Amino acid sequence: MNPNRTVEIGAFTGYSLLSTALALPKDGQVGSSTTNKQPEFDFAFVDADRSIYKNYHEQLLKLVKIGGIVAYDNTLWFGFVAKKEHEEPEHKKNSTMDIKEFNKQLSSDPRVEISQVSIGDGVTFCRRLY
Ligand SMILES: C[S@@+](CC[C@H](N)C(=O)[O-])C[C@H]1O[C@@H](n2cnc3c(N)ncnc32)[C@H](O)[C@@H]1O
Repeated sequence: MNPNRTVEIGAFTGYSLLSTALALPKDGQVGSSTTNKQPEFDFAFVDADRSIYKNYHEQLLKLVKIGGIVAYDNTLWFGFVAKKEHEEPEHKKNSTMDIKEFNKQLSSDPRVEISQVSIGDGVTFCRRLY
């Protein structure tokens, strides 16, 4: 996809931000949610507040160009999205519900083509179609 302009929501240590930056061309630009005011991006990586992933999604579909990618981290949520309710610890339950709901929303969103990859804690790539 040859990304040039990217943004990350939830940069924290900058580890994943740096990984993205290393994949950019020399004139590429990368920013975090707090630093970047560019109007259009080729790629966005979201690793922040899971309870509002749906809000990030709506905003990023306006900011990422058609054909661009939005990647969401933690969409398998330690595998709890596929487990029975009694199998998960109490402190994970709210996030499990949030992620399950978000995954359902993405799977029926006609504006994106999605691919969920089972690396790490699960990453879902969404390509904006229109
Ligand atoms: C799991 S960490 C991200 C780790 C990061 N990808 C890295 O490589 O270090 C989540 C980050 O999201 C931030 N965060 C939480 N809620 C947020 C929000 N509503 N808006 C923006 N960032 C948020 C947290 O402060 C934290 O820095």
